[in-house]
Amino acid sequence: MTTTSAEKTGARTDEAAGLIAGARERIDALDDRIIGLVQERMAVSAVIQDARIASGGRRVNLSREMEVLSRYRDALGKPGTSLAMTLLELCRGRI
Ligand SMILES: O=C(O)C(=O)C[C@]1(C(=O)O)C=C[C@@H](O)C=C1
Repeated sequence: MTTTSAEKTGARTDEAAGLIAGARERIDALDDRIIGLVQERMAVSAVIQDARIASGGRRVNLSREMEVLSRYRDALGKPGTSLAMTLLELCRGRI
């Protein structure tokens, strides 16, 4: 097995190194899609916030944020809540 494969993947066999390299390509592709979806979410969220502010309302709507947090917690457990909080911060800034 080449030193480079071992260093890059942490694997101890060529078979494992090949599997890891392939799976990492899939993860990179998934991460690209996730980042794209987050950016799309930010744009849609901005449309909502701008409309609410233009109508005289506030940027933040806490009852809706509770629904978003619950959805992520129900699907992903406690770390889902943290993920949703990070998404909300990306979408409406810090409060
Ligand atoms: O759904 C809304 O009313 C939004 O403004 C979108 C959004 C979100 O990104 O999910 C952003 C800010 C609000 O505090 C609540 C939710």
